[in-house]
Amino acid sequence: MGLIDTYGRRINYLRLSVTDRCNMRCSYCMPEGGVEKLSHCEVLSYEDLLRIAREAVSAGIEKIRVTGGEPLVRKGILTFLEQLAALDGLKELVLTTNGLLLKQMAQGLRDAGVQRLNISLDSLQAETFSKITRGAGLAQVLEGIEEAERVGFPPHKINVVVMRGVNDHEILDFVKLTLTRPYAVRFIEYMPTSGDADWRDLCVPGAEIRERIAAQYQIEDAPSSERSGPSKNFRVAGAAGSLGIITAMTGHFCDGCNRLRVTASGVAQSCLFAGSGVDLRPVLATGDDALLRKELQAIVAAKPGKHQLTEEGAEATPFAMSRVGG
Ligand SMILES: Nc1nc2c(ncn2[C@@H]2O[C@H](COP(=O)(O)OP(=O)(O)OP(=O)(O)O)[C@@H](O)[C@H]2O)c(=O)[nH]1
Ligand SMILES: C[S@@+](CC[C@H](N)C(=O)[O-])C[C@H]1O[C@@H](n2cnc3c(N)ncnc32)[C@H](O)[C@@H]1O
Ligand code: SF4
Ligand code: SF4
Repeated sequence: MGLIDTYGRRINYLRLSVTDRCNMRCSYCMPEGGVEKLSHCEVLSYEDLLRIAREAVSAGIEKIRVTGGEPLVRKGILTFLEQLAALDGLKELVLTTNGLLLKQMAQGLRDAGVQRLNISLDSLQAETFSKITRGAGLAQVLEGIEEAERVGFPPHKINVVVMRGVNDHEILDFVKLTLTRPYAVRFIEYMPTSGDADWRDLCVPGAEIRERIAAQYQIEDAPSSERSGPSKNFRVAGAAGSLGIITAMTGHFCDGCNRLRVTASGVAQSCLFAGSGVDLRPVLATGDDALLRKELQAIVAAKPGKHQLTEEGAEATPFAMSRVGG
């Protein structure tokens, strides 16, 4: 039967955030001083996260993306991933990371059963990278990417949040990277998270990104895989890798939305921009997992049709992407 919402969309993809903590401070994701951290008792135990994942899978979820904050900073993550990978009925276990800890953890992730990695990489220039991430080193991430390839992960998806005047001059450098490497580079429209008044200036519309690429290269459409997210894919003719654009703001991929989110503190959100969600802790405390499954089904049933942010006069409600998990 699966999870079907009131708009007839099949929800088969869970984004599970395991921590709000991070070893970077990306300017587009959190304020310079960081966001107020959840206390240890607010963060769900792995046991509870696993109960949620198990019930979600038995209700119809087929793919779980583990995210954060930075998922690799949480202690015990590899054992947890191994337990997730063993869930009966789960077809895909994938993870989104900033790559800083990949060099030492890639083999462990592969062994735990993670099938694919999405890696955030917003600049190929050390100075710009460090400016965006407020101090993280590009070389360390690049080494991590190499190591993950070496241990046998399929070609990574590379996420680039495009910001006008910050890194948009590198769009063609990322395109060039795909000519010889098999990566799927995805350009993401900047989303307003901090309530910044100038987000419209920073956001480079997906259509413009595509035009800039098409002005230099001959491009052709590329297929999306099953259960994949909102990326619209294409490639430079003859390139080893592919390109994608995630029109998180201007696009209309809400019509095909297939996802549910659960934050590290146990809040289930039916939409990235939902603002608030449903606290699963009371139902977890009952110990009744059938009830937990029913709660997840009810949350899916109440999923909104789309976000309203591009409508005239709409204002973004500030939220920390690192809490929701992207
Ligand atoms: N507006 C919107 N943005 C999303 C949604 N899901 C992911 N994103 C954004 O898409 C970007 C890439 O996210 P990833 O974590 O790599 O996941 P994905 O591209 O959705 O996942 P796959 O297709 O499974 O590879 C991030 O900026 C996310 O915040 C969504 O449902 N709505
Ligand atoms: C919140 S991060 C969590 C996982 C991991 N720390 C990472 O950066 O890959 C998940 C995704 O959200 C994206 N993201 C965060 N803030 C964003 C924003 N304001 N606009 C667009 N994408 C954003 C990041 O680039 C990343 O690809
Ligand atoms: S985008 Fe990822 S790496 Fe950057 S601050 Fe947010 S959670 Fe951390
Ligand atoms: S904005 Fe909400 S409805 Fe639209 S794709 Fe994202 S999660 Fe789905």
